[in-house]
Amino acid sequence: MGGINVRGLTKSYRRQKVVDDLTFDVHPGTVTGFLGPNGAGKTTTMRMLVGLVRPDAGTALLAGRPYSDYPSPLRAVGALLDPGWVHPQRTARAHLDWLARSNGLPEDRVDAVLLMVGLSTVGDRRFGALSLGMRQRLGIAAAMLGDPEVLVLDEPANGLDPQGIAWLRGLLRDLAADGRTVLVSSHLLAETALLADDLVIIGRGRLLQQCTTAEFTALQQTHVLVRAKDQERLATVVAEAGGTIDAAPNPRPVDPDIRLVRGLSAEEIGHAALQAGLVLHELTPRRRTVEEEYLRLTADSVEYYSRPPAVRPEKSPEQ
Ligand SMILES: Nc1ncnc2c1ncn2[C@@H]1O[C@H](COP(=O)(O)OP(=O)(O)OP(=O)(O)O)[C@@H](O)[C@H]1O
Repeated sequence: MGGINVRGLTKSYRRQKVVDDLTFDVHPGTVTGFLGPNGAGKTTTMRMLVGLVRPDAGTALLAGRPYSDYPSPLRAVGALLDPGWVHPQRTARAHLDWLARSNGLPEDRVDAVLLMVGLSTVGDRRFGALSLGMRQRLGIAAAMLGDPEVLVLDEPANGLDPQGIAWLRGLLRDLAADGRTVLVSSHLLAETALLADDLVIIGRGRLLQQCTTAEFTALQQTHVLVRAKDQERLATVVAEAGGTIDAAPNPRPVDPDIRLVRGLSAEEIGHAALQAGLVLHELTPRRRTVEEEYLRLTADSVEYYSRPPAVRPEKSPEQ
């Protein structure tokens, strides 16, 4: 069995579960985005995948075996976890040479991976003189050194400029097109939705959702913003027509007459209101954006925020 198969992975620190009975699959030939707010447990999970953290319970198979079963793991699994400490005086090339030698990998891989990540011309620059984006590329080069079938990359887009992110997207797509398994963590949905085929979304160490990016995008819910002075009548009209009024806080707190209605189209609400003689002052269909859907999904998992996530201003007409 290829890919990554995670079953019941669990880890506690100081009796607090930071990864809690996590089960998911990452398929070969796809890029899978591993999403969750800060502190959700993404890094801890990835560290367990590659044997840097010992799970309290559960298993993780990479291309059919636990990481520890590989005699030469870099040939099977490439990982980018924290930027990795490199001596600041050591050049990018010397760092990769050392990694190749100490892991019994052919030294011609060094030039190949430097070329792959666009660092050929700065291979002789000292690590201390590399920009954050270049260090990130060097980390990806190191992950690719053993030409692995499985890639586990923790926040690889960190520190990359927009061109760098576009490059990363192309690289990951190419690696997946070769049939490799690519797991990429991020806390940014928009960035991940652009490069991932599948999504695994976690919060407080638990699986919130596993689906394709296309399925997640299709989850956008339609609702209708309705403004009416007579809120009681509005509630009756909506209920009788088979809709519901969203219990969520008023999307425009300054306007007490606004409600979000689900389950009915703007036309149906307008028609029902006319029949009941109810005057409406506004009727605006709107979609929850994918970003809003992600914020809603992860809202209970956010560790720290000083106030509830802001509801974006309404856009009219429909976005
Ligand atoms: N070695 C450790 N000792 C104690 N607590 C830890 C340790 N490593 C992680 N944690 C805690 O586990 C939780 C999950 O951390 P983790 O770094 O896995 O989350 P994350 O999803 O990668 O977050 P971020 O997006 O901020 O990097 C956090 O509350 C963190 O403080």
